[in-house]
Amino acid sequence: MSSKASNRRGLMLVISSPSGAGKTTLSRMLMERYPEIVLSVSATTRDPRPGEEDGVHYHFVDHAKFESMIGKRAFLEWAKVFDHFYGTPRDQVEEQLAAGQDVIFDVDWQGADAIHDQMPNDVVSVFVLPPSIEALRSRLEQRPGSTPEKTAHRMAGAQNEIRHWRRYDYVIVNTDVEQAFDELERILLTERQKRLRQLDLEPLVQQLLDDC
Ligand SMILES: Nc1ncnc2c1ncn2[C@@H]1O[C@H](COP(=O)(O)OP(=O)(O)OP(=O)(O)O)[C@@H](O)[C@H]1O
Ligand SMILES: Nc1nc2c(ncn2[C@@H]2O[C@H](COP(=O)(O)O)[C@@H](O)[C@H]2O)c(=O)[nH]1
Repeated sequence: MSSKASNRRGLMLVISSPSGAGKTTLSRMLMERYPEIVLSVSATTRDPRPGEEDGVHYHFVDHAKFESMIGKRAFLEWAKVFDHFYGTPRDQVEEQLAAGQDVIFDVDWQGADAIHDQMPNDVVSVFVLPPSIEALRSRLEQRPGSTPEKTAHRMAGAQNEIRHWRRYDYVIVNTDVEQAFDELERILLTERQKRLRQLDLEPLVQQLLDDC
């Protein structure tokens, strides 16, 4: 399948959901199928979960470092989510897009809004819904490192996140993960074909017109 292409501008695939609905799982499945896609690795002040690696899942930093990054304008956006700070690094994004690289952003609705405001033509936004609140709770309970308190805290924020679903270009209901992945893959492939992203169409069309 067509991948990183110098003749195509990359897209910013911004994925949000209530915590535990499965956006990280779906993002990772997409990157396994399309290894050329890169994940924007956020900085966060929260502690790593079991199995999470610094620099891979997040850049785990303390408050002082996070504040100094804000001061240096290192973030495209940052927000407080569930009592912790999260920020999307600004560096490299423009170069990646110009080089035809698609970038995934796993951010909450505040991050999605802020990224869209700054780069509206590059953003493709996807909201992932759970099939039910029971399913959401059960997914949070089963996640490594979960505690009843953490699950309750995340569940308390679900309503506020779900309320923003209408701001997104696409919505996926993640009932069966394979089916949800198929839907996400179709969105990616369709969006890659958008006229504005195909940078070599103008010369091709001009050539076709000249040769008519
Ligand atoms: N369709 C599904 N059916 C059952 N379990 C699922 C499904 N999709 C994801 N999960 C599981 O649900 C848990 C939460 O998924 P994940 O971490 O991807 O959620 P998230 O939306 O990224 O959460 P957060 O916002 O907190 O990062 C994981 O253990 C994952 O394996
Ligand atoms: N606005 C931003 N939100 C972010 C960023 N990185 C992650 N997130 C969101 O935070 C919550 C919680 O994530 P978790 O890994 O602690 O479960 C989730 O909604 C993420 O999408 C970011 O850089 N900016």
